Amino acid sequence: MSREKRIGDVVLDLQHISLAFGGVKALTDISFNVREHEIRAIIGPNGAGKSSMLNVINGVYTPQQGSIEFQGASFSKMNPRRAAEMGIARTFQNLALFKGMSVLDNIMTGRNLRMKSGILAQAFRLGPAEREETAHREVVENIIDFLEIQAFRKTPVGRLPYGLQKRVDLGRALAMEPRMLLLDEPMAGMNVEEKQDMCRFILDVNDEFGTTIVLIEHDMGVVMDISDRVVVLDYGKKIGDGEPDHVRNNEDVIRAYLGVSH
Ligand SMILES: Nc1ncnc2c1ncn2[C@@H]1O[C@H](COP(=O)(O)OP(=O)(O)OP(=O)(O)O)[C@@H](O)[C@H]1O
Repeated sequence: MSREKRIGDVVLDLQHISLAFGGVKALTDISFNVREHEIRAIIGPNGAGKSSMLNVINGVYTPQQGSIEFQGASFSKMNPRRAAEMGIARTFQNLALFKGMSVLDNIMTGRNLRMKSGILAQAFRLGPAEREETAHREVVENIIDFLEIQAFRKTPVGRLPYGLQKRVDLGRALAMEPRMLLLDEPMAGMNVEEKQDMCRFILDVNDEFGTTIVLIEHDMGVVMDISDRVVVLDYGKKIGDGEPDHVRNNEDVIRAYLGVSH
């Protein structure tokens, strides 16, 4: 089946979002939507408002104006816990991993929200807690296989090269079995080979699990290759929105990127 046919209805709809920090307008009247199974990119020069937009989607920031609709439910504000419960997971620009803990344990932290038994029962591995732990372990082991990091299961994350740490961070987010995955510069700081690997994993997550993906990326080439649609921000305003070819030829977008090394 072609990509076009798999893409479904709108799952996330942002309308007239404005966000300011004191006098700094981070986002001004931004509207766009995300369709089910889509890979949707948010691009723009430094300080354009990309991270702020992601933080609005998962409820870290509350916009002063605008509305958010996720799977038909409308919010004037989200909060991170509710976003996670509704199936929105994210990775971070600066990795949010426990460097001294193993790959396996780090990915296991992504299961927290789904664990029913209390922390004490888990600690002592009592009855149902033990069965639950086994089930969660199975999900995590599958993710480790999927991301091809079996060889590092027991390695403390801090000892891995940066590209692999980013992959573990993706694994932690996948462990939530999210409907929507927000990726904040998943390829930043990577070499060419690591970028290619990460692109492949993003496409595989999208294809095999059907996960909807919203990603921020600086590397225009990467974005144009893997995205279904792209939103372009500049100085907190939306200056372009559409399929990669359409956006690439948009004069405002070309102007915003001229002289900027990306
Ligand atoms: N917590 C905050 N407090 C004050 N100002 C902020 C905060 N977060 C972001 N801003 C400001 O909002 C604007 C947009 O920043 P944001 O980080 O969203 O841009 P970005 O496109 O993600 O940039 P980059 O590509 O550099 O990460 C900037 O002017 C920034 O300084």
